[in-house]
Amino acid sequence: MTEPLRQTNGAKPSNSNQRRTPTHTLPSGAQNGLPVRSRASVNGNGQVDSDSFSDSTSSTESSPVNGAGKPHRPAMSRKASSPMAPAFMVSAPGKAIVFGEHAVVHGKAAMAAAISLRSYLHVTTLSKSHRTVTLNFRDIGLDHTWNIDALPWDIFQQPSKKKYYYDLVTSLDPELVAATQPHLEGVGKGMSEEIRKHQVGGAFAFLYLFLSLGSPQSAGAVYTLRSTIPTGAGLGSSASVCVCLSSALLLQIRTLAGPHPDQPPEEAETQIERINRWAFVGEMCIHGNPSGVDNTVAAGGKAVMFRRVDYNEPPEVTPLLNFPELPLLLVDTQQSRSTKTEVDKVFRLRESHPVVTESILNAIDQVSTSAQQLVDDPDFESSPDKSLAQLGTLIRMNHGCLVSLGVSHPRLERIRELVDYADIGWTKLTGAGGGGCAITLLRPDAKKEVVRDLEKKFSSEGFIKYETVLGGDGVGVLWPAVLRNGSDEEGGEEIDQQKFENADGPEGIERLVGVGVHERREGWKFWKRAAQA
Ligand SMILES: Nc1ncnc2c1ncn2[C@@H]1O[C@H](COP(=O)(O)OP(=O)(O)O)[C@@H](O)[C@H]1O
Ligand SMILES: C[C@@](O)(CCOP(=O)(O)O)CC(=O)O
Repeated sequence: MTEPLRQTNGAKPSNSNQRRTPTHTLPSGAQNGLPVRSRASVNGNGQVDSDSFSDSTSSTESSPVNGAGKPHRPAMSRKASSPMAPAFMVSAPGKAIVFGEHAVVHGKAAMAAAISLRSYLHVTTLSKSHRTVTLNFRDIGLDHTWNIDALPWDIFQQPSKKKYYYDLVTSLDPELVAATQPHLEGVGKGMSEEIRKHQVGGAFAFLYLFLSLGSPQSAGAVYTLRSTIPTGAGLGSSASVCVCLSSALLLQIRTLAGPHPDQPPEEAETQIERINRWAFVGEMCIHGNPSGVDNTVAAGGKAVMFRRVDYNEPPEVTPLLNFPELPLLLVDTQQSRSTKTEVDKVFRLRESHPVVTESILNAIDQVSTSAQQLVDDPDFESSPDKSLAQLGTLIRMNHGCLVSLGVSHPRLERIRELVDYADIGWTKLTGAGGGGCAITLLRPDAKKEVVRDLEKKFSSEGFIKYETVLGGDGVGVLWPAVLRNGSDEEGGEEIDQQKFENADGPEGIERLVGVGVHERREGWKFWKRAAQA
């Protein structure tokens, strides 16, 4: 009963039905093409509460929650059956931590911004007779199918365990974790340990979220993910994946309103918060002990100050409205590492050297808050050279602290050394370290030819430079998965699973889905954070 149906480890599945995009009917009254049936909730037996299920054609509905984040429960009529959902897509950005990584896990402040590299998740709903869910995570070679009816719904639906879409979940339930484990046994079999870990982490996050948010009546579906964010490079790839999973599952159970252009910011904020809460649960599955900064930025986008003092409460998130356009170089060591391992290292250091470690973490906190004051200062723009030099000094100091916490790596130090020799800016590692990426803030007077020479050196030593813009949009939705971009295809260009799978590399993905560094096509909609904290 606990055996998965099959595992193909990246090979195409044999059942072609599961690959075909079904013929869709868009709910007739859906607002902006998006689902508005936003009050579904599942009772302890996994049944949909009939009084809380509104009709998809009621396009005038607004947010399903009140200001306090609690669901309204008006009496609603219920339709006998709902049409099959169309294929749709969601997307979420990676992030760069500008200041405060690691310290943020220990309750200190961090500054982070969305990057323009993103993950994209395509969801195809299967017809009623297909009782399977397939996770097709192309980048990490995961292609696994579970029989929905064989999943451990009993325990996830127990009244004492059952969580609702609006709940704040701050820890994983050990019994629920244990119940998922037999269903992960077949994942990554025969793969190298490193690949297996990537696959099991992603599959675990998916299963825990699917079992928490879905029900035994959930429709079969194929979830295909591709990302332009390098995996495990400190750019929040896991959080971006978790935000995609969370938003797709919440959309499928019709508990999100919008996004639509005239959505009040407070209502958009409620949806972002809901997505973010469940993305955090996914992050806990992958990392064990995340601060939540990555998923917060992946969900809401832009640039924020983040602090989580009490893990039982939502974090303090302050949008940085005047976040400057920084001249940054983002360079990947190509040295793989795991966030969990690096985070554990700092916990161990804190145990063995509590006083010194605490003072380093406090120093990082001071660096982050000083940086916040600097970018909030109205004079930042008026004397950019001075401001950038001050910010640069803080970057150098932050990196020094991270080195003393033991989370740098010789390859990261090599990047710093090359930049220092060229004397063109200030460098720090970004993310968990131990490999992954470094950011360099370029001096305003850095000569173009010197930067070009440096980039050549990077490439000759096996480093990769990424082009990215900081501070872009958070989670977005393309519902249905059709781009209205003036193509010849009637009604727009449909992105089906096959096209998505076959897109050639990051450029091919961005070209196909129309969201990325260079272009934006009609159809995608984004929840926009409220301007004030
Ligand atoms: N493109 C992807 N597709 C599927 N899962 C991914 C992808 N990128 C990352 N992940 C998941 O996230 C994990 C990496 O997380 P982590 O070590 O924190 O790296 P990062 O710093 O990039 O977030 C992987 O092991 C995998 O489970
Ligand atoms: C080290 C840390 O502060 C950031 C980790 O970022 P990433 O997983 O390397 O992208 C951990 C966290 O905030 O949960």
